[in-house]
Amino acid sequence: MDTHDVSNDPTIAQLIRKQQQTLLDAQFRAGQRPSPKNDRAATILEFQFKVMMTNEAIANGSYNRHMGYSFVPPPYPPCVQPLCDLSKIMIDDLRLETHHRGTYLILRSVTAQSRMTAVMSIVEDENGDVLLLQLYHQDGAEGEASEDILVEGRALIVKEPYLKSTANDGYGLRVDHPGDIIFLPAGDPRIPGCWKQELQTDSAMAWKAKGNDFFNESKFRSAIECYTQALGCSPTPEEAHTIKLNRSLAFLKMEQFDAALADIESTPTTPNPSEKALFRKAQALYGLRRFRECCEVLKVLRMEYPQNTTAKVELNRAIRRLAEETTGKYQFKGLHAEAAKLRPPHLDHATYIGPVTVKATESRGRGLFTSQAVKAGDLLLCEKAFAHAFVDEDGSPSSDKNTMLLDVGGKTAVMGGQPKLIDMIVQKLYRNPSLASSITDLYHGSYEPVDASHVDGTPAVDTFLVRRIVALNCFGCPLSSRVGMHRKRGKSVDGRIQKGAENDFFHSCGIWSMASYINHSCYSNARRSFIGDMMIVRATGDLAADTEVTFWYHAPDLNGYVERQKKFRHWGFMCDCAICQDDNESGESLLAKRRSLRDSLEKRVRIFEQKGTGAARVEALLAALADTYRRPAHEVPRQAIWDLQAAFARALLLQRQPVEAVQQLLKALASLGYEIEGGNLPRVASEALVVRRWGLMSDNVADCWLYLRDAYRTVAPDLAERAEGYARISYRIVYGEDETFEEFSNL
Ligand SMILES: C[S@@+](CC[C@H](N)C(=O)[O-])C[C@H]1O[C@@H](n2cnc3c(N)ncnc32)[C@H](O)[C@@H]1O
Repeated sequence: MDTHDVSNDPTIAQLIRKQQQTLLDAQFRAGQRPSPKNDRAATILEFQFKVMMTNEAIANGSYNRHMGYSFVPPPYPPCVQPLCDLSKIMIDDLRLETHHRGTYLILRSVTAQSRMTAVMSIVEDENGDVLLLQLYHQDGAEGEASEDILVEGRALIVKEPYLKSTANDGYGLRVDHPGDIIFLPAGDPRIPGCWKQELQTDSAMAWKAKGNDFFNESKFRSAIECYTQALGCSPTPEEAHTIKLNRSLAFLKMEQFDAALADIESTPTTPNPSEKALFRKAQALYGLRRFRECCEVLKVLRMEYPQNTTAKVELNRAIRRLAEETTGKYQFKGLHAEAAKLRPPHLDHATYIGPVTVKATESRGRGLFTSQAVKAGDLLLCEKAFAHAFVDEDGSPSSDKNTMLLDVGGKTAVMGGQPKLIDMIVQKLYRNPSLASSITDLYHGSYEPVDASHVDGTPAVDTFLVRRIVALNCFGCPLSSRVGMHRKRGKSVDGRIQKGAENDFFHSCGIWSMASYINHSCYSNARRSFIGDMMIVRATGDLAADTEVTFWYHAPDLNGYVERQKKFRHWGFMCDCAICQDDNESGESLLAKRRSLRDSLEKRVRIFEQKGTGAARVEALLAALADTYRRPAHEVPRQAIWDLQAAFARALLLQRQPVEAVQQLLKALASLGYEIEGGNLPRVASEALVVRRWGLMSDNVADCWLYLRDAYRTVAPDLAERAEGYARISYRIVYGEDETFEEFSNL
């Protein structure tokens, strides 16, 4: 939704075909014994040169992990067998394009790592045979790349290894699922004898000290390993308590909130939980967004340790989150300020789920429904992204804006942050299995996930399931919808009303779990907007209880039925809303006539704007255009007319014809399906201006209401305030909030 989809670009389509051929060619090699191009020494040397080049790129700022293309290989499931049921093989047993099911390899890294789309190094087995190892989806959080994963000398197990052809007739082990790899800490009994090193660190406290050193260098993975080693060296209960507390802090740094919580909850609490334990528990609960429990823990901490001033700050913060979660009340100006300042714009706010619930629909799977009647502008959701990949739109050539995720099987290509988003989600699920269902329950088409949540004590995260879920549920998003609006305005030549402004796409993207249950309709009854990584969904009209909430995946355009349906092919449905049905029934010749009349009208409106002449011709063309619609506007909004009526009205207003402007503006809103009472002139004193029925909420409806306000100010001043009130509601719907409405209305 609103992502930069380049699948239909002819060059990309050619690239997809080329890659399909490469995959087919590779299939012919399936089962063949690989023939190494180089001997061991040359393989290592060649790779070390690559590492050097990457380091240089990092140093000169041109480095981007996902630079260029990220190809999605054909999906394969993660290993769901415990290690004890697998049999050991050697590199020499591997065959090309083969998943070696039921087996595992023990390897050791013999080079430093290179970090591109995958984390890579050259690994050896006990026979000294070497091979390229590529680990995908290893980085979860921004800036985490500071710690190497495949350090030289590191031993690991690859479960059910998959030997894949690479470019230039090469090959390497490809690991897509994080659970398919087991890193072996020094001293692990599974490490072959010939690789065993003399361990200087053998007491619990020595391991703990080593862990602390790593922690102080921000090497949190290594610190966790050392603390784990320490716990295996029979520490005293007091020592174990301290080690677990230290490990919980390292887990917090790695955003492994489940593990941090488990460590704290397994430490003795007698006579009372320690100050640190309470504080870390609260941090873990906050990270898991369990704000109510977090508040409870912080209250205990405040009571037991009243001198802890940080706890007071943290409690207030958690209380604010809880209030947002339960009331849906946000300081939106504050959210804007955070989004402007933070990079990435990941805001510290809670999710509010309003009066909506997920239910089965008749024919579109599950959908989101109102659980009570709501009014136009009411908040349905204000949701924090589960994961959000920010791409700076004004960024450097190495920005993620220039990266592409190419799914050869699905024949799709998307530019922007999706490769990063997939990594973030895979790692977040791997590190916090308690959060899994909020992603894995989302729509994933016909993809069949494995039936296992954990193997060998680690979560079985299926990367290909995550990819599929991202493909079908991901939203492209601006830094904020309001910033997007200012950008468009800056470029606008026609003042407020512009055409086609709704067809934007974005390179930043994210997953919002609850919003993902909303189905598409071109004639939708809700709109989404963004501030940083918060998505705001509001009703665009008054909705009865138990109404299915819909918004558009692609804003409806004037390109006709067939072209529009092509945009939904990716999600595997055809839209059957009133707009689509009518376009389909109208037929291409009527739609072509409509487009041609619209072109003529556009020119005439422009002449009228510039010279103030030809109003009658504009009116005649408007009438002819209206004749191309067969159903009333409240059933099928007249998108081809409304914006030009509004532009005409604006020109009338500028030419001091407010009465005519009012007429045209009311007609423009009626064209979108609005039913408005009490707005006509001459004014009937007892009638109030009321919207009886809301129409399609196009981007510029708030502008239309503001023109109406301006026109009323001279001819019916008592209506101006109501018109501005409707402008405010429309603004709130389109931009998510109305705290910044004054800036907009005075533009
Ligand atoms: C983001 S999910 C929406 C929630 C989904 N219906 C579910 O069951 O979880 C997108 C999928 O919903 C279905 N869908 C969305 N809008 C639809 C529509 N207007 N008509 C039919 N199916 C639709 C399609 O299967 C689409 O791939």
